[in-house]
Amino acid sequence: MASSVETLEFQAETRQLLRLVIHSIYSNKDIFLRELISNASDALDKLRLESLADSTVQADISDLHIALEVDRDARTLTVRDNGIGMSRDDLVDLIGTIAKSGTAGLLEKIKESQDAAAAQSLIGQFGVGFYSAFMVADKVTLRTRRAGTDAGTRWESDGEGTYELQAVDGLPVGTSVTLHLKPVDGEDGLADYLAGWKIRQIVKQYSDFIRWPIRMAAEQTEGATGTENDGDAAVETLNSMKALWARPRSEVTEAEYTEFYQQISHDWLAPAETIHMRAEGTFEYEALLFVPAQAPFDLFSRETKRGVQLYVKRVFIMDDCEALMPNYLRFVKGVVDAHDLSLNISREILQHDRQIQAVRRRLVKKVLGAIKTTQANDAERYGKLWDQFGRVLKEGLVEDTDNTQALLELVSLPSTHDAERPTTLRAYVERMKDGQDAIYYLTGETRATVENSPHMEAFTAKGYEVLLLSDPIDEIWADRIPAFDGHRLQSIAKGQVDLDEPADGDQEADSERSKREQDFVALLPWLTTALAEQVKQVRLSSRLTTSAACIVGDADDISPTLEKMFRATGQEMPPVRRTLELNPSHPLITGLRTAHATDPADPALPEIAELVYGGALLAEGGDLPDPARFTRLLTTHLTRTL
Ligand SMILES: Nc1ncnc2c1ncn2[C@@H]1O[C@H](COP(=O)(O)OP(=O)(O)OP(=O)(O)O)[C@@H](O)[C@H]1O
Repeated sequence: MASSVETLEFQAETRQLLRLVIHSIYSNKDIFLRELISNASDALDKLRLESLADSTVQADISDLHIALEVDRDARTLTVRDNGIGMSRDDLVDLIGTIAKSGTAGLLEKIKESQDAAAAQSLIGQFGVGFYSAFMVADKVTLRTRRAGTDAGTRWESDGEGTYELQAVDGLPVGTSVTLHLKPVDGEDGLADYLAGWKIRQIVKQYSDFIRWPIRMAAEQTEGATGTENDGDAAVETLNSMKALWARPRSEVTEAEYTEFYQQISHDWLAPAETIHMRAEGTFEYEALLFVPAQAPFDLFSRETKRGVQLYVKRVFIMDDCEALMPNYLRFVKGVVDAHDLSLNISREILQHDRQIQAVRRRLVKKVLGAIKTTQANDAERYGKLWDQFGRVLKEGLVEDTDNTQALLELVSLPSTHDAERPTTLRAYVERMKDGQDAIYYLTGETRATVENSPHMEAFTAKGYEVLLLSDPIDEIWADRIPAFDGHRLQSIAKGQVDLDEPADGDQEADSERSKREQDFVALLPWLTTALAEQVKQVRLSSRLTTSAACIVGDADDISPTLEKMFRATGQEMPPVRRTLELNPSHPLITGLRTAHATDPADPALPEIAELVYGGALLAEGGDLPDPARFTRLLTTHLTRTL
């Protein structure tokens, strides 16, 4: 005789939550299967643990698995496990009630929030788990028997306010959840959840690394591979179960890491770096990260995705989890599996989660540490890595003030020391000349313009090493980083540079300088006025040996390349007037001085001044404001000399 059916009411909060779930706060309905598989997997874990810990629990743990069963005629999909199961009381407590503290308040907030995305993100904080079944089913039947007991229970509900309970005999240990599926409705995001391909796709996407086999009867017509014969019907295992990150490092081979990396990154090369770690304590997680050997083609595109995949206990949650990786490490691929997050956690919540921020800090340190180790041990491999990712890593010098020091140790920069090989800042410092108090650098648009710029002349003549920076990002970080290892970073195109600084009391040098100043006492103010629109000052230079003139900025002026970059992005910029420096021993400059002394009103003089300024601008790789005028003046004055 069948036992009696009891009808119970859902707790008030559960009713509210169900209503929210049914009225589709989730646009992605596919996740119901992820939730049910995750519950089944937890139940299998629990049974195994319990039977290992307590030998009186007589449970068969020889073939723990999850089975997905489709009944086309009845339009049902069943998720079955042979895990721990639930007693009648468990069902009332766990499924009929939400025991989580703060639920009522949270539901209140969700109700108040008009915006679906905000509601989804709020609800993601504690997850909907089992109730998500009601997104795709208008009735759910759950049959379960707790391991170690004989009593089975049937639970059934349409999610509307009440549920039925009935004692049932003869159930196997474990739980089956049968979904009486709603009709397919593409517009409402309801796919055909009876279709084998759809089920396979969802399992592959979200549950591939679940540690227990997820089985389904193979469809003869689809010629499934990887099947095994289970009695009459062929059975297919849908998930790979290969969550490498969950295994101890010592048990994973290099080839397995490579295969896994290739699977998640769609790269065909082996990774350059593999970082595998496990954190225990209050917030447990495992991370398996890779630095690719080759930069993706879209590394600098605005649409580049960044971040690693996030899993919660082997269940896939999201791709490109930007909360876990800063922008400048966007090339890092891999997986982070955090144990204590809700399956429905949203991107917004993750961004502000303190524990996630702590995980991110730790991951960044690990990645930089791995790169540092390669730098120390294998110069060639490091060189290749820097070639691929150096430009992005330099963005970290602007973005990530916590790791400035670590990043400064990593940077590898072209310098006048070696035309072929770049240098680290540390190696530069070790080579610094006695008495040199700054690390010199020059920025520009290309290496050639930087190398040939007039600013370099005195430094080359005196044998001072100069870093040649021609990446756009160099303009920004070099300006912001004040020093490395106690040595100032100094642009040689900014401020006063005097490599011949006379020692205190060097009277000979002092008097030579003041004589020179005296010689130009009339020309300099006149030139400053003649070129007032272009420059703020004209002065004598000590950085030139062969060129007639160069243009320099003040310490806090932005560089011309940066000015150009800002304009290119459409930003309004007031023109930056810099200082024109003249080489006092150049014949053009001494000639100009003589001509000015002879006839200060000569109309040719302002034109020569303009040519001197234009020439200096061209020499540093700059753009003339009016190239046609410059060429006309040049032609006129050249013609006169012939
Ligand atoms: N297949 C199952 N076998 C045994 N117990 C289950 C099963 N499914 C659900 N339960 C029990 O019901 C409880 C509630 O499930 P539900 O999916 O609503 O939330 P959860 O899994 O605890 O939380 P979340 O989904 O946010 O991780 C579970 O904690 C578990 O104890």
